[in-house]
Order: sequence, then structure tokens, then C-alpha cells
Amino acid sequence: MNMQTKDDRDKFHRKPLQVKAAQQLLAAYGKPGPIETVPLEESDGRYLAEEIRAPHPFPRFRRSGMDGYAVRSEDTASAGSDRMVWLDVIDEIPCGSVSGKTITPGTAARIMTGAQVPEGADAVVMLEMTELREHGGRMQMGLKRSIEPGKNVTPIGFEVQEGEILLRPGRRIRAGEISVLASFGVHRVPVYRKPRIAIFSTGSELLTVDEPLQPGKIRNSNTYMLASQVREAGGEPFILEAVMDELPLAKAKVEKALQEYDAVVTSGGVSVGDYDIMGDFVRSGSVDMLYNKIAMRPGSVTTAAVKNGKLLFALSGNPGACFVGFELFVRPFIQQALGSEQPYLTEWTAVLDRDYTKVNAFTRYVRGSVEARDGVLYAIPAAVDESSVMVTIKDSDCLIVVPPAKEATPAGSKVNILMLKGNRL
Ligand SMILES: Nc1nc2c(c(=O)[nH]1)N[C@H]1C(S)=C(S)[C@@H](COP(=O)(O)OP(=O)(O)OC[C@H]3O[C@@H](n4cnc5c(N)ncnc54)[C@H](O)[C@@H]3O)O[C@H]1N2
Ligand code: MOO
Ligand SMILES: [Mg+2]
Repeated sequence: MNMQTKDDRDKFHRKPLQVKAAQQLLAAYGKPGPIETVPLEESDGRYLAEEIRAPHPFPRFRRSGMDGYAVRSEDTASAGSDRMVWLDVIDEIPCGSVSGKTITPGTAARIMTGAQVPEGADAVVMLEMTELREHGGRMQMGLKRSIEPGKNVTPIGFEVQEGEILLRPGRRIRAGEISVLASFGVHRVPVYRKPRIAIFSTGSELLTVDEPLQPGKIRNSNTYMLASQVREAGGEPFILEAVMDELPLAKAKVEKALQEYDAVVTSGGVSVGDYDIMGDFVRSGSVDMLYNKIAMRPGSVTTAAVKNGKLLFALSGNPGACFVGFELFVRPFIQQALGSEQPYLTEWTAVLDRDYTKVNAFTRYVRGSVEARDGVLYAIPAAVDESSVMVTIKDSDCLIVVPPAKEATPAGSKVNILMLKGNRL
């Protein structure tokens, strides 16, 4: 039987840090950069690294909104149901062409949607409102309705003025942003390089996913789950081989990974057990420990340390705790490295759908699904949400934040939820 040592006493009496305080500690290390440029078609999902200003107004020319005729509105003033106004058609302007003619009194030009409205014209009449005839060897269009100035003409700069800021750094590039970039000719897009995150699990019980099961062993799921979370958060995951619960192995692996990658995420071995070597490692002095206990559940044993300005996130081995630890601490780091405007999970309010009976001294982050009923958001806690439970992670749209309470939280209570799915703003 082992005697209790000073180290044991240190690890048994850890001082828990609040989640927000831990996030603040970590924020000092989450700096955006470096910048790389990628082709526009590869920029989807990336984070813009430079401000984009409009080099020209948009639209850049007066644009027809209809297929029809470009006219001078004042020429149509006398048109009415019993009085047809006829105008000479002096040109035809397909999209992409610029007319060399000016619309003078008594004339019009046939024009297509998207084409540049010719000089002199200040309105476009849609084709369906007009008639066409040949008269004295000239083509004429007629209409029975007066047209107001500006009708069906999109003015220059209607959408964007020259010099206007269109996109700021840290903006996630999606379909709408890509449309902006393409419209202004940004074919090589400056983006923040994806932070390179090394991931490995610790645990002598771990098998690779393709190994047959053996007595007492389990397959390593956390590594792959974490890699998916890294990708979803905008980082680039690097899966390293899992290590046995032996301190020198883990120490060598972490130290090498910290040199080669932007951050290291491990799972397992952070509690107080005899083989919880990651806990021993962060207390060994080879890294500076930031914290080794958080006032939250699951994931109270979540640990972080720093070496040469680089972070080690030592997450719990319990899958549920590992998942939550990532979302609360690693995701913001990745998002900060991408210059994201909003690194933390978005907080919404919802109505708790059923009683949540567990009580705890720490804030709980309960996996739940979200449903909208009659415009009200309901949060439904997962049936089983123990830290060690893996299978309900897949069903969580959100984390329901249950503050420390001595009594159950009844159905109908207003709760804050952290959105996981559909959150990627
Ligand atoms: N005496 C105490 N025991 C425990 C405490 C405590 O305060 N006092 N805390 C409990 C809590 S809370 C948690 S959470 C766990 C944390 O455990 P560790 O982070 O040390 O993780 P391990 O011991 O390595 O593993 C825990 C559990 O998770 C499984 N595991 C580990 N790695 C993986 C992986 N890559 N993929 C899938 N599953 C994994 C492992 O087999 C264990 O079942 O400690 C409590 N104990
Ligand atoms: O770290 Mo443990 O999950 O608090 O459940
Ligand atoms: Mg353990």
C-alpha cells in the first residue's frame, strides 16, 4: 500500500477555477496568425485575415433590372390607357455590351436584364408592357403607361459604395462572403493559417480502432472525436499514436509535440489515480501548470499547462468530459488563432423541457437536444449524461448550463444553453 506523499496531497486538494476564469487565463495565448493566401475556391470555411474594402462601387454601372426598353421617363409622361406613346428603337443592348448611342427625346433602346443602361435613359420599361411596330421604315415601341424616373434601373453603388469595408478580419468565409470576394476580384484570399493541433490519448487500456477487442481493453474513441472537434472549430488536427500510462513516454511525446505543433491536446490520466500520468506530468515542473481543476461537471479534472508560450490541454479520459473540455477551452483557442470575432460558444436561453434532478456544487454542462415549439426554444437533457458515457455525445445539439444548485432544476425553468450544432458563425 502506498503512503500518502506531499504530491498526493497536492493533487487531492486542488483548487477549482471557474470556467470563465480559466478561459481568461487561456486567452493570453490565443493570438491570430500567421497569414497565408488560398485560391478563392478553397477559402470556404476559412477565416479572413485582412480587411476587404470595395475597390469600386457595386453595381459599377447603371444596370437594367428587366428585359425591355431603356427610355427617358419624361417621354412617357403623356402615355395613358387611351393614348399610346411611340418611341423609335435606336439600339439593342445585350448583357455585357455598352451602347455607343444616347437616348434622345423620342427614342428608346431595347435592353436586356443586367445590361448597362445607355446615356440619356433614366428608366426601363418591361417588355410585357410594350408593343412593337414598323413605322415609316423605323422600328418603334409603344406603351400606354407613364414610367417613373429610375424605374427598373439599379443605380451605381446601390449595394456597395467605393471604399466601403465589406469584410473584416476574423470573418468566417461562407457562400455570401465568397460571393463578395468573387464580385470584387479577390481570387487569392488572405486567411489565417489553421492552427496545427496535435492530439493523442494516454491509456494502457487503449486499442486502435482496427484492433480486435482484448480483455479489459477498449478502443480509442477520444482521439478521433477530438480530431473531428478540431476540424469543426477550424483547426488542423494531427493524430499521434496513443501512449501507455508511463510518465517518461507521455513526457517525451508532449514535449516533442509542443515543439512541432501550435498546441497539444491529450485525453486521459488527469485525475488522481495511480496511473494518471498527465496529472503527474503537469506538476513535474517541465511545463507551467495553468490549472488542474475546474468548477464544472463533467470535466472537473480538465487541466492546462504552458511551455514556451504553447498550450497543452490535458483533457479528461472520460469521453463526455473530454468532449465538454474541448468545447469550453480548446475550441476558443482555435477560434482565437483564427482571429474569430466570436471564439466562445454562443449562449442562448431556452426552457428546460423536463426536470433535471442532479445537484452539484459545480456548474453542470449537460448534453441536450434543442427543439423549437411555437417559436420557443426547449432544451431536452440527454437521458444519460455521465462523464463516462460516450453514446449520447452524438445527440447533443447544445450544452445546458445548470448552475450549482442544492435542489433539482424543474421543467419550465429558463436555462442558458451553449449551442454546439448550427453554431458555427
Ligand atoms: N478518486 C477519484 N477518482 C476519480 C475522480 C476523483 O476526483 N477522485 N474523478 C473522476 C472524474 S470526475 C473523471 S472525469 C475521471 C477522469 O479520469 P482521467 O482523466 O484520469 O482519465 P483516465 O483515468 O485515463 O480514463 C477515464 C476513463 O476514460 C476512458 N478513456 C480514456 N481514454 C480514452 C480514449 N482515448 N477513448 C475512449 N475512452 C477513454 C478510460 O478507459 C476510463 O474509463 O476520473 C474519475 N475518477
Ligand atoms: O471530470 Mo469528471 O467528468 O468531472 O466527471
Ligand atoms: Mg484516471
